[in-house]
Amino acid sequence: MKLLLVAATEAEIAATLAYFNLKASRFIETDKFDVLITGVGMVATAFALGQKLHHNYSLVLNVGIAGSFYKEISLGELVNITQDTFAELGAEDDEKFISLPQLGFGKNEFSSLANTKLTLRQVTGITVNKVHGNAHSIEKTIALYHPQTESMEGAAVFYACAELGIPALQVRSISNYVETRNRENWQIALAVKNLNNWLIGFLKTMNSK
Ligand SMILES: O=C(O)c1cccc(C(=O)CC[C@H]2O[C@@H](n3cnc4c(=O)[nH]cnc43)[C@H](O)[C@@H]2O)c1
Repeated sequence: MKLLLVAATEAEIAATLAYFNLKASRFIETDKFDVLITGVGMVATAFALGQKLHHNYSLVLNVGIAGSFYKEISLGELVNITQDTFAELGAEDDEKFISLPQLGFGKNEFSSLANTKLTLRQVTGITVNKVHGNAHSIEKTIALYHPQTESMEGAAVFYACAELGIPALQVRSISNYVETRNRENWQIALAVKNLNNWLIGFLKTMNSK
């Protein structure tokens, strides 16, 4: 039984691929783990997992960078996102928002299902198509979901894994705060470096078992 490592972009895990001498490609197979680069966003992620996820995987590890709603979490800190919500699925009712469950169309939040112990801060996240960058919409989202982090793929990974009953972990490194857009404040290089340092250690430990 193998681990499937899932990332949206090759850039986020390039250092890990280099460490294990793996040539970048959308899907890489090795003895101990496979790697799937999905592309950014929920649709690309769901499509890629629809093609490659199957029951030979005992664990899926989704990694990447993410935004944080909490200034208490430092830029570059790694977090273990244990629950993730499709935040935009629903309907507008003038100024109000009716979520998917409120509409009667089922769940909008999905959990990791994994019992792997990680020594990282555990948080809950939301997954969006449109990265927040407006104070008013950020305020509304906080009031609705009280999220700690935001990504563009996490809930799609948890959803696909829940459909097949496969445990999933989502580890992300905080590259920015969710705030009025200011791209100059983003610390992508630091976040990616810290993510890869952790990921290499995790995969080495797993390989030695
Ligand atoms: O320039 C931008 O506005 C921009 C917005 C989102 C992501 C990027 C990227 O370059 C990386 C893609 C990757 O990043 C994740 N991510 C990072 N921070 C956030 C966020 O605050 N909200 C949502 N997603 C975020 C996301 O999962 C993408 O896969 C550039």
